[in-house]
Amino acid sequence: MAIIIGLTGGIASGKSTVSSIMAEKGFTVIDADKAARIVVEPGQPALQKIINVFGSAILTSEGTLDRVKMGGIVFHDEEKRKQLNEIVHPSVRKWMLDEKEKAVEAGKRTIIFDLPLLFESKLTWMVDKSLLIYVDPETQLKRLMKRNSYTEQEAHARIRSQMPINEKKELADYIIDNSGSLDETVKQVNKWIARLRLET
Ligand SMILES: CC(C)(COP(=O)(O)OP(=O)(O)OC[C@H]1O[C@@H](n2cnc3c(N)ncnc32)[C@H](O)[C@@H]1O)[C@@H](O)C(=O)NCCC(=O)NCCS
Ligand SMILES: Nc1ncnc2c1ncn2[C@@H]1O[C@H](COP(=O)(O)OP(=O)(O)OP(=O)(O)O)[C@@H](O)[C@H]1O
Repeated sequence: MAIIIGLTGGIASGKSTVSSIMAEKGFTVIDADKAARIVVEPGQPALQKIINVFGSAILTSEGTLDRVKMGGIVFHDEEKRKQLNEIVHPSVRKWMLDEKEKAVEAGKRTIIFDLPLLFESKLTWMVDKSLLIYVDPETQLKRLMKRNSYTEQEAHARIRSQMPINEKKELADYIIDNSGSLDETVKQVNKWIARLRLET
């Protein structure tokens, strides 16, 4: 039997940073953000549904989804965000569960689902345990603005579209605090792996 860990957190909390450390340590990581890109590639049914709802102006000149334009819409309009989620999320879940099957068949024992919206989308049924990558809200805002060159307003719009990270703390089975240095985070990851080995 494989154990599935749902790695989650807020935007720019450090999920990719932690999941790449875990991948280096040999864990299989299945990434929902990656899935959300694959399932809207040209020719995929989800892209056609997006065009039906948002119009073909949502495409780039190459016919791919214009992510900047889409972000500009859905992070400022909850109704539009829900419409996009309803189109994309079922395909994301299917892609992730298919990847999990492949990993299980290949004999993988611990599989990490990198799922930013684990709690918002009530997806805890997909995982055995949840691991929150926490960052204090002030650091989250700073890192997001720096990484994406967003204004404070743009960064706030994205953060506001998610459950507050302090609320996620109440829901998670395990927490890694990534507010400090990368070294401190690596130490916590190592401790967490040791704990998981004892528990499973
Ligand atoms: C709106 C889109 C096109 C913007 O693309 P962009 O390249 O700028 O961002 P990217 O996909 O890399 O997402 C970055 C982060 O934004 C946050 N985020 C993305 N989508 C959402 C959403 N619907 N609700 C809340 N937060 C979101 C997550 O923390 C994610 O890690 C894209 O995020 C998207 O298609 N979102 C809908 C699918 C989705 O929910 N993806 C998240 C995981 S399933
Ligand atoms: N401990 C740390 N110290 C300093 N910077 C960090 C630390 N952890 C992550 N970062 C930086 O913060 C930013 C966000 O990290 P990362 O991309 O891993 O977050 P994420 O949760 O995967 O983001 P998203 O929700 O957008 O997918 C990146 O620019 C990363 O390099």
